[in-house]
Amino acid sequence: MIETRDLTKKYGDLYALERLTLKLDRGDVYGFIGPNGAGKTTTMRILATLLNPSWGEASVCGYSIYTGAKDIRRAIGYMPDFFGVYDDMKVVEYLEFFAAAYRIQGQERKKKCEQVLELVDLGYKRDALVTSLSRGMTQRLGLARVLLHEPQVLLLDEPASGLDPRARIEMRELLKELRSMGKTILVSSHILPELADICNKIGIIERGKLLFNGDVETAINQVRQQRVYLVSVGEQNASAAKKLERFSEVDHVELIERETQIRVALKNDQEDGSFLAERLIQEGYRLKMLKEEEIDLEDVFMGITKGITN
Ligand SMILES: Nc1ncnc2c1ncn2[C@@H]1O[C@H](COP(=O)(O)OP(=O)(O)OP(=O)(O)O)[C@@H](O)[C@H]1O
Repeated sequence: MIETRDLTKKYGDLYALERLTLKLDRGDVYGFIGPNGAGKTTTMRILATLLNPSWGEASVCGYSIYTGAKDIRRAIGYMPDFFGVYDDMKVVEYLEFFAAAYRIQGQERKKKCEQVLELVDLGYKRDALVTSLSRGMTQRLGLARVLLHEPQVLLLDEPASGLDPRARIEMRELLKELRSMGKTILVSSHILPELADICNKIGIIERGKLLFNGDVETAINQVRQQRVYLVSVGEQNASAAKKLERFSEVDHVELIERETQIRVALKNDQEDGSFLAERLIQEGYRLKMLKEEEIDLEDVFMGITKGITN
């Protein structure tokens, strides 16, 4: 559905995008993650045929960005990170205006506008002025606008930026709904946790270069050098911690949460900590808890990027 090869954009000496190669199949939801200035908007604008690359290949829905711009524009819905809304226009008029631009006529136009309004949960605001909407509502209206012509592919540039926590959750739910409709979605964000549970693939980009391309699980494993487990044997945690320190597979041990848990980091070559249960029981302890410590997705992001922006 979307394919790029060695896609590059230079501004003078600066590589806004350097040899980007990625592929999205039908139904993929690809999280494009990177700090400010990483090249996300540049990529989206090239794919939307609004910006020419310096070199490299890209195609959307089988059409080349060089020869099939018209077809691409018909096939995609592109929501930029910033878009203007017009003064003195009601929500429904705003959508009708764009529906007309997409040449959706007569009754079909009315029907389509109502449909997308319902989808983004703005039906109750249909007669409100667009300028009176909150940021979250404006973003949802922006999304409604790019859904009018029923595109198969959506390019969404930071749809949740500037939203409060509730509006972020609403936006995430909306993206899940679009995913279940089978849309192919490229969605950017500078926050990994925000996208982790809705995307089946992610790309981490920094200074124009794709540093990681794969699924969330693989990203976590790439960053996690050590497996860490949380263990409890109740009252006897202190003595168990001392025993654990002597296991050859264990790198280091720490008593945490006022000694109610033991944090056990395994040596780098150890993939699985389930042996801890068996061994502690053999040592005569009654095991109350054993679980792998969850890795913070922010840490994954920080681990893959170096925190340098252009
Ligand atoms: N028209 C331009 N002229 C010169 N440099 C530009 C131009 N447009 C973008 N850049 C530079 O290209 C780099 C990538 O910018 P881009 O907007 O793609 O980043 P981004 O990942 O979308 O960041 P943000 O999250 O801030 O939108 C930045 O260093 C930016 O300053």
